[in-house]
Amino acid sequence: MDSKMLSEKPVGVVGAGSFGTAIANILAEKSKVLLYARNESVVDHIEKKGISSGQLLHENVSGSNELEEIASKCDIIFPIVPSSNFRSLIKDFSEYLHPYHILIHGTKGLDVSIQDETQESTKLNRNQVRTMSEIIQDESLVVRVGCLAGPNLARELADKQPAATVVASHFDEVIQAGIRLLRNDRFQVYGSQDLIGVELCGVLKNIIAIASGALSGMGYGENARALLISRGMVEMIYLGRALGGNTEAFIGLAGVGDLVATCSSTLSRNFTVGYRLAQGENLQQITDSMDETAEGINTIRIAKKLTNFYKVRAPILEMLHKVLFENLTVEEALQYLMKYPLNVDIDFL
Ligand SMILES: NC(=O)C1=CN([C@@H]2O[C@H](COP(=O)(O)OP(=O)(O)OC[C@H]3O[C@@H](n4cnc5c(N)ncnc54)[C@H](OP(=O)(O)O)[C@@H]3O)[C@@H](O)[C@H]2O)C=CC1
Ligand SMILES: O=C(CO)COP(=O)(O)O
Repeated sequence: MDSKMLSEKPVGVVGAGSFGTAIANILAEKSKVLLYARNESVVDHIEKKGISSGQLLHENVSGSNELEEIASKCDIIFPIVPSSNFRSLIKDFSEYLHPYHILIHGTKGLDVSIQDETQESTKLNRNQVRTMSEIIQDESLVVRVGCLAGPNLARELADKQPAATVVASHFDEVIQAGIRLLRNDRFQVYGSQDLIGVELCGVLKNIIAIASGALSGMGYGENARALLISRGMVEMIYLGRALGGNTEAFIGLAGVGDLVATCSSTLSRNFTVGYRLAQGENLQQITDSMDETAEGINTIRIAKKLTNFYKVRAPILEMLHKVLFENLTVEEALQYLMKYPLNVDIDFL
């Protein structure tokens, strides 16, 4: 099929936040797109004003408030909602989903399947923590799942700046569908078979992005950021491998690529959380005043328990956990990290 031709069936996007909207617009360059929002007034806004999450929509995008409509009209669907709502969304969606559907999610968070997980004493292991592709498989009949991850700050995509992403799946046809639907002259799409590794890259880099924002909030410069990014990547690799990912994913576009983008941009919500913490606000003040999702906060809680369980050394994560949840100051955390006894640079290959 000519890459400029419209696909016959519309493509579904579920979640009309910043990233869901940006992806809907990219998809709309080649296909009709049905963009699902749970709130009728948002769909009304999409239909009447052609705007979603502050982004002007391509003429090929229409709104829908019906999951049944999305499932019946679209074979390929991109669920892009925060991880905190992902399982309940897929549960609601599952009665309409069939094995012929392909789902490629864009969510960068984790789900915990036990009830009292927020308790400090609760232990977590890999079986109790699910990635979004695992949730789709747990809760629906869909087999062909994939994810979309990479340095994809929604605002930059919306501004039509050049970028690239990774579509990961165990199924080659899912990767090929992602490439066919998303790729255009300014958006490159790479494929990977390491679904779990690529999902974990998108999840774990948010931890380091919060730390990077904190360094900037303290007024520190690029030497400090480079130190954080490189040591942060080592922590991501250790934890990522303990959870089932391969090292290669972390040194690719979805790993170091997204890590650099998110750690360097004030457009990142996670970076912004760290910045504001370093400027003296507490976590409650920050989350109360943020409209959008900073997945890294919840990920830090979950990842800390996983590093305890798997005995993974992750000093940056440990210090961030203390800053977010135990009132350690950013300055104190930094002092601790600078005294941390390490002397081997690369010990993960
Ligand atoms: N923004 C970015 O630059 C990027 C974000 N991501 C990831 O994408 C995911 C979504 O983030 P983003 O798009 O920024 O979202 P936002 O933080 O902008 O907003 C969340 C959106 O999800 C919608 N939503 C929540 N629950 C449901 C549900 N059950 N059904 C339908 N819609 C729902 C909300 O709708 P409502 O208005 O009704 O609450 C809202 O539109 C996150 O995991 C994020 O990490 C990935 C790459 C880039
Ligand atoms: O994942 C992102 C860019 O790739 C977006 O990061 P934030 O969620 O921190 O805004």
